[in-house]
Amino acid sequence: MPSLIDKIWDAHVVLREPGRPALLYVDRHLVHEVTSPQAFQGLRLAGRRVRRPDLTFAVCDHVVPTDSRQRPLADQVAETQLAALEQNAAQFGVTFFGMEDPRQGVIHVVMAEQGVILPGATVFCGDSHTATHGAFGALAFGVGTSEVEHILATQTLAQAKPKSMAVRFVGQLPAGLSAKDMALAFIGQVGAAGGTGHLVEYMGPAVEALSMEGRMTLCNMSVECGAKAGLVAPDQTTFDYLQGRPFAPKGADWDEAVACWRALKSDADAVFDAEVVVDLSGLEPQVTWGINPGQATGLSGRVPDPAAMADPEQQRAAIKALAYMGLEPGQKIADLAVDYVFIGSCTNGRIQDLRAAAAVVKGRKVAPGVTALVVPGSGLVRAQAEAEGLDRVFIEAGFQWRLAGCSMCLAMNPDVLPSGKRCASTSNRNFEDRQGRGGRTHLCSPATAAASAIAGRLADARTL
Ligand SMILES: CC(C)[C@H](C(=O)O)[C@@H](O)C(=O)O
Ligand code: SF4
Repeated sequence: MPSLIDKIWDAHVVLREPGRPALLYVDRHLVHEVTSPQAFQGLRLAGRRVRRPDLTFAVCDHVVPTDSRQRPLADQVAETQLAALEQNAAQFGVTFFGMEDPRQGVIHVVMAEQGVILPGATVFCGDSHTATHGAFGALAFGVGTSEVEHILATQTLAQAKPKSMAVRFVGQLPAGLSAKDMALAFIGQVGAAGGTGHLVEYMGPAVEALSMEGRMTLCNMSVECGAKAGLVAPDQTTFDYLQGRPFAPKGADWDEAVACWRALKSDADAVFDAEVVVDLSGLEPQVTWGINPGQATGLSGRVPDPAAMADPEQQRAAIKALAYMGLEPGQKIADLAVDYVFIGSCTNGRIQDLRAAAAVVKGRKVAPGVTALVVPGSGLVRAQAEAEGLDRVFIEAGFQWRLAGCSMCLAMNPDVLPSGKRCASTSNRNFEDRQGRGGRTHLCSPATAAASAIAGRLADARTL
C-alpha cells in the first residue's frame, strides 16, 4: 500500500506530535555559498557546532566565474560569499569542494557524481533544485536559510508531509528527444503551478529507460511545476551508477545497501493524491516561448495567440510573456533567431548532455553573431569531456569552453545574458531577468540548444 514517498518519509520521522509538522532525520545536507552564510553565522552566535559535519557537504558554484579562477573575485559580494563558505567549512569541519578543487562544480552535479546521494536517503539543501537528487530514489528538496541553520544545528528538519503525485509517462520517447523534452512536456501539460505542494514520483517505461543523467534532468525540473520534489524508484541503473563512487558504500556495506534499496519502490496498490499521464508518442523537441516553464511547445509550433486563449489568467500571462520576450502571436518558433546559446547547469551540464550536444555540433560551425557557451557541470565532467575530445568539437565549432559553475543559468556571476538578447538555454528557469536583466530565455534540451547555435535560430537537431 505505501508509495516510495511514504516509505522514505516514514523511515525518517524521528518525532511526531499532534498538530505539528513531523521532525525528519536528515541523511545528507548540501551547502552552497548563497544560502548558508547567515545560517553558519547563527550557529556561531549561539555557540553551536554543526551536529553532523560528516553528513554535511559544501561546494561553491553560483558566484564563481567560469573564465578564470583568480582571487579575489572581481565582484565584491561574490568574493565575500565565497570567502565566508571557505571559512565556515574550515571552522565547522564540513567536507568542502573549494573553487580550486578539481571536483568543484554545480552542487547538484557534484554531489551526485561523488556518490554522496543514496537511494532512500533524505537530502536537503538551501536550493530549490535539490529536487535533482530524487533521481536516486532519495527524498530531496530545497529549504530556506533558517532551515539550513536548523539542519546544521540538529540534523533534523521540521516538515509537514506534502501531498503525493504519480506522473506516468506512456508511449515511447521519439529518437533524438531526451529527458529535458519529457520534463518540458509534463510541465507544459500541467502548467507552472500544476504540481504545487506535491512530491512527485515519475514512472513508466520511458523513465526506467533513462540514464541516471536523464533521471536527474527530469527530477531537477520538478520544482518548475511547483512540486517540492520528484523521485524515480532506484533500480539496476541507479546501482550501476553509484557503485565505486567515492562516498558510496563499499564491500559488504555495498551489498547490504543494495539489498535494502531493492525494496524501495511503490507498492502496486499505492495511493497518490494526484495522478497525471503524459503521452510521449509523437512528441517533438520542446522549447519554451514564455516566462515560466509551463509556457512550452514543440519546435514546429507557433507563438500562441493570447486572444485565442479561453482562460483569462492564461491569457494575461501570455500577453505579459510575449511583451517581455519580444514576440508576436503566430510567429513560427523555428524562425526565432538566437543571440546566445548556453549549454550547462544542474539540469543539463552532465557528461551525457555534453555528448548529446557535441554529436550535433561535430563538424559544424556556430552561426555568425551567436555567442555560444558550454559550461560543464563540474570539473570532473569537464575532464571527462576533454578525455573524449568533446572540448575540441565545441571549440572548433566556435563555442566557448568554460570552467564549471552555475554560469548563465542565473545572473549571479559574470556570465550574464545582455538585455534584449535571445538565448537558447539548457537551464531550468525562464523567469524574467533570470539570465540577466531583460534577457530572453528559451529553455530546451542540449541537442536543441546545440542545433540552435549552428542554425542561428531555434532549430530541431534531427533536421538540421
Ligand atoms: C540561489 C538559489 C537559492 C537558487 C535556488 O534555490 O534554486 C538558485 O540555485 C536557482 O536556481 O534559482
Ligand atoms: S545551475 Fe542554475 S538551477 Fe542549478 S543550482 Fe545553479 S543557479 Fe540553481
